[in-house]
Amino acid sequence: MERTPDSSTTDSTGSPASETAPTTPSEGRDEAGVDRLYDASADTADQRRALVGGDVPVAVYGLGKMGLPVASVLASVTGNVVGADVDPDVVESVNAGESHVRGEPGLDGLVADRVDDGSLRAVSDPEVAADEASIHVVIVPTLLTEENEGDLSIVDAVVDAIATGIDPGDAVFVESTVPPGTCADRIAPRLAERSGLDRAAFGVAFCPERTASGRALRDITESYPKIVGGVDAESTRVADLVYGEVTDNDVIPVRDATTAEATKVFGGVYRDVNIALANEFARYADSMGIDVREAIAASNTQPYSHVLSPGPGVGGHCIPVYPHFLLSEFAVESPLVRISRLVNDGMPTHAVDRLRSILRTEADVSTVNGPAADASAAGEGTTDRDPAGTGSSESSASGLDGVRVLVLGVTYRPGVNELRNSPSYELIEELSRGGATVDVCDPLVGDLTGFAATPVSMAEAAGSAYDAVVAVTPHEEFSAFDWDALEPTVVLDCHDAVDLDGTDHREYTLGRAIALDGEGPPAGSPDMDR
Ligand SMILES: NC(=O)C1=CN([C@@H]2O[C@H](COP(=O)(O)OP(=O)(O)OC[C@H]3O[C@@H](n4cnc5c(N)ncnc54)[C@H](O)[C@@H]3O)[C@@H](O)[C@H]2O)C=CC1
Ligand SMILES: CC(=O)N[C@@H]1[C@@H](OP(=O)(O)OP(=O)(O)OC[C@H]2O[C@@H](n3ccc(=O)[nH]c3=O)[C@H](O)[C@@H]2O)O[C@H](C(=O)O)[C@@H](O)[C@@H]1O
Repeated sequence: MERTPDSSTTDSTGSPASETAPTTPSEGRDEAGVDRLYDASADTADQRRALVGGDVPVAVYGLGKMGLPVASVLASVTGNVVGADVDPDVVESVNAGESHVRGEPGLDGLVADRVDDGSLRAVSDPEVAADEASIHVVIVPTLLTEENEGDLSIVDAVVDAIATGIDPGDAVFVESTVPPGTCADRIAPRLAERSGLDRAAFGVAFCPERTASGRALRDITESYPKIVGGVDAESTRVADLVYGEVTDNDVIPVRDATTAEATKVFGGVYRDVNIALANEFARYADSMGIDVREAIAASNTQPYSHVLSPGPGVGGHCIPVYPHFLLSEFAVESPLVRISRLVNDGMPTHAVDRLRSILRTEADVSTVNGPAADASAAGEGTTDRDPAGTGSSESSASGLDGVRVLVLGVTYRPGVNELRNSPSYELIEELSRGGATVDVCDPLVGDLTGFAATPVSMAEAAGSAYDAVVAVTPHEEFSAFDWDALEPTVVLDCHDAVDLDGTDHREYTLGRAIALDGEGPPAGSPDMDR
């Protein structure tokens, strides 16, 4: 299906990209003439030679935090990748040899090198990429609707674009996390129906991206075995062949695409449930007067204990999303998965309730000098406002009137500039609902106006005075925060990650009822599991 070059194939100066950006498929096709891989009769060695020889054009749809690293690695392997992204700024930056993704070791150089040597280029029209490629890698966002059902509209749009250019012998590898059954029951039929091709003419496989931001290149090329599962055996074989060239680790073909999809979703749901358990242990620890992280670290010294770390909630577009790919898609009673979501979603409110208790304790200690009020006074049991019994039985209309609070860090986890589903939104809203005046500081985020708080820089914050500081996301950058300049205050360090040794601040965390007067967390507290 030929297409005339469109405006999307122009570079940032507007001249046709072909004049400035790298050209498309390399010259001198392999003598076997292989340029597509979904063909059970082909010689695998010929196919491998064609793949690494640049004769099998690859398209990657989505050049975001994960897509750009994936496209760059595939460009190193195949020498022939066109990335498609609907964000023109992304396309422009990639074609300029720049990575718009921050905090990924090695990615800046890899993008520059691959664009420079012509093995990677970007276009803004996915149909242009679909027309050129015979391997199609889909790694665009999969989201949730307001009703917490899977929103695959972006994947559908990419699939429809691929359908305009797919040819017999092509293969589609889905890396976006999707509800189990999506490749077999939604994507493959949709491709056949919209392209007019026979279902058996092309391959579809689910090849989950089990990669974390901040270590993407390492995870893609070596950290873990690559799972692949096709809608048929030939799709699995082709995925095995391609990813066998991408990773130095093993490739594990599983029975089918649905198994591969379930593998990914189960891994994420396991993590959400495990974090919910850690969050509940934190509540027990507050009541027991122990440090939960010390107990968890000690428990995890046995090989079958892998308790994760408590925190102020679970954010990002992965872990809080994947459980709903089970809950909303399958008529299966699953109370553990459901209640774990409620527990984790209740943590921002629980953190604010803990702050109320701490401030009460501090007031009692500082005024009557009597026994500190029970710092674990956060309510117990379930109430209509607190269906999961997350201990947030306090009214949200009280307890913080006139209290000045600084929130440090709002992204969903340290080092990643991603706000989707971040617990800081609910936590800041709960503080404001309680009557607090909130300042917010996050050096990774350029625009903090989406929060019910006043944005401040680290320097402005350190020069102010607060009744409390809530450390939500412990970015590396906060090691430069001038705690000595800040008036001594109460610090609720939600991940127990802030080092206040030698300061006069009174540090608390979730899961440790006692204040540390600058003593820092007890020895042996684990780093948050990564
Ligand atoms: N972020 C992570 O840690 C991981 C994410 N994943 C999966 O990968 C998916 C993508 O994740 P990220 O790269 O972090 O998302 P992202 O939000 O950083 O990037 C998504 C990119 O897709 C582009 N896009 C949106 N609609 C498009 C379309 N119709 N055609 C082409 N491009 C389009 C956007 O402009 C953006 O550049 C996630 O939804 C998840 O399922 C898997 C493993 C790790
Ligand atoms: C099973 C698994 O470990 N999945 C990883 C996860 O990475 P992600 O970037 O979402 O970060 P994460 O470390 O899971 O954190 C998610 C959220 O959970 C919180 N969190 C995490 C670990 C913990 O012990 N306690 C805790 O409260 C974090 O603060 C964050 O708000 O999801 C990624 C994904 O699937 O997108 C996946 O590739 C990563 O390997």
